[in-house]
Amino acid sequence: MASNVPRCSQRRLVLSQLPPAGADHDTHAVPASGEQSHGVASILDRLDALVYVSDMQTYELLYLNEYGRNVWGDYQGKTCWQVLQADQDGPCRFCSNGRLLDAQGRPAGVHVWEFQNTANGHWYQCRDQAIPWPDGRIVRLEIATDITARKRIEQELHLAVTRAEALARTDELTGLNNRRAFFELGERLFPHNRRARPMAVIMFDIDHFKQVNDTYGHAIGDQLLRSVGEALRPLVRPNDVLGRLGGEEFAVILADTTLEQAAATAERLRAVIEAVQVAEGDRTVRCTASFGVAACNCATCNLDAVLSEADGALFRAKHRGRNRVVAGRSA
Ligand SMILES: Nc1nc2c(ncn2[C@@H]2O[C@H](COP(=O)(O)OP(=O)(O)OP(=O)(O)O)[C@@H](O)[C@H]2O)c(=O)[nH]1
Repeated sequence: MASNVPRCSQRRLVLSQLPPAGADHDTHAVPASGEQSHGVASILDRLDALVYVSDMQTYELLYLNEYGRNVWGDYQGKTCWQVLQADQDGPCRFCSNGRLLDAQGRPAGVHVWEFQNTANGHWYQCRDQAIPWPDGRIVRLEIATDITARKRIEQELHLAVTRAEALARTDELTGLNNRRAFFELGERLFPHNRRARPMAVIMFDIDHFKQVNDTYGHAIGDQLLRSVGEALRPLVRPNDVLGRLGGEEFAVILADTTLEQAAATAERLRAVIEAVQVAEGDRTVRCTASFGVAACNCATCNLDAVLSEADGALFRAKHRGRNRVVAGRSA
């Protein structure tokens, strides 16, 4: 970047040039005594934090404390992006210089941010500000502390919370949405007060499941439910909501789907469930399911009303002999 400021290598930081606190950039700093400058150097070099100063136009590093020199190496005659970051062939895309000055080009206060260093992968909390330099320039000062350990704990905590939330919404046996997640997602999907669009619900229930448990045992019953869940998952679209409502009862909410389309989907689900097999010794355990389908096409109808209609249709499917699809009304 072009600059009319002389190269900083000609005027690398001399600690006695550090501007006194509160110095205005239009005034000249009062040079510190040799003893004072040694003291300041000592303090800066003993800090458990990176401290650096760079030219805001040329990006040249004017000062790097001992912490910085130990981690990033020699800085003399180099830019901040060459020393402090990896694989940069120019000023960093994430450089905060633009935030350090106000519209009039005056120091705008301290900008605090967190950043993962591209050279060593550590996380830092950076406190950046523009400060006046004794020669009248405004330069960038950054003080950065390593927060990698805290960041790791935060990330682990975030992961644990995400996992716990997912578990609280997942049916343990089948991995499908549990009842709570099904209703939460369903309420979001339903077109309350929104543009009317067709929505359909399929409710289904494994037939004579008590007999399966009684004949083959609860563990085989569980395995059959797991296998049904696995077989169903690929059949629903990403926007649909498939869940196990409890026991051997399942439901799917189908977005943008008419009653006829939902009935056809239910027929596909029925055939897939009929084909599920679980081996028990030399026997093969199979099951069928009964389906009730309902749909709505208005902005005011709600999930409960359509589920109740689908439940009525499911009841009729059971009574008409099971292993079949019965379509209810389209509201
Ligand atoms: N293995 C297993 N069985 C379950 C689970 N949840 C519920 N059940 C059983 O599912 C059976 C449901 O029986 P019913 O409600 O009488 O229904 P059904 O025998 O399927 O008969 P229809 O629905 O009328 O065809 C009961 O025996 C429950 O104990 C589960 O998670 N695992």
